[in-house]
Amino acid sequence: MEFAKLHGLGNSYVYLNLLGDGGPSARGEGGQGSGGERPVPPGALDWAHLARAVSDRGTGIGSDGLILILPSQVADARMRIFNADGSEGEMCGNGIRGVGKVLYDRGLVRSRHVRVETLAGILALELFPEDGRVQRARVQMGRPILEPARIPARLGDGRAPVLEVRLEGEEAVVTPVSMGNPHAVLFVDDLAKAPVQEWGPRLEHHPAFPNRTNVEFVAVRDAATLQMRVWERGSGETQACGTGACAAAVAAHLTGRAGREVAVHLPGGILNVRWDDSDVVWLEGPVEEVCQGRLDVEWLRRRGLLRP
Ligand SMILES: N[C@@H](CCC[C@H](N)C(=O)O)C(=O)O
Repeated sequence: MEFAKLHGLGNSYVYLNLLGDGGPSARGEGGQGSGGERPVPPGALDWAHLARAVSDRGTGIGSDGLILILPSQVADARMRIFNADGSEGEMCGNGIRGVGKVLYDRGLVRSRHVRVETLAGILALELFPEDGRVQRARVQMGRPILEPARIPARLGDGRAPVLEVRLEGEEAVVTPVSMGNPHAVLFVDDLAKAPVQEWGPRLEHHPAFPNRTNVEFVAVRDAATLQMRVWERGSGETQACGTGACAAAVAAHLTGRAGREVAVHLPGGILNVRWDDSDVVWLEGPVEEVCQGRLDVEWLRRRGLLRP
């Protein structure tokens, strides 16, 4: 089974192309079963288990999760994203740009405008290639969801954008936002001192967030510049998070801290976010392919990843 590893600002995923008509294998770059083995049928794999195994930086490939590219009846492709702990996310702003790159670079789509089905709806991408390979992509992320019941967040009276969560004696003030997946945004003065490793997991698993949550720690540099560190649901602290950058931009504007267009500076680089007048959020940033390879069947067997 062929894989590719891509990242957007250091937020990395292992991609499997399950379209059945191409990907790394069909483009003469190794070929599924090119070693004479029979390809592993996708139905033989447990995706949550595989996500944990490939994400492991010691015994796997090393990534923040696993992304499947699947056929869609309603778009160019369907994306499923599994975090490093095997949980499935509804959306991934960095990962979806990688889906666009895989589709375009391998000639599986001809247009620079691609639509991808996700658990958060069908999202449109604009791809920016150079010499036939996508370097950057812009995603129309849709409208942010702010009603606590739909985030879901069991907080406040259902209207206030700023809510308080009790953390064993301490009080965290968060702005919950869903970009299809849940986020809790906290504003801090000094990002270097932000308790990402301590509060991140506690907020992720706090009963106020019944589906758990991603957590963003944000310092406002000026009305057009945010600095952010992120604790991702199911993956821990990562170098960047696309949906998280969008949630941070929405929360910053909602609370009067920033305008509608911001550059979000993350440990892995810069994402540009715009929340337009029609309530739609746009995310733009780089995407890069790291490598391609083939999952070893013995490795899959030894880890009990192949269903009989
Ligand atoms: N890194 C992603 C988000 C991946 C899913 C997230 N951890 C979740 O469980 O919601 C991004 O770039 O948006």
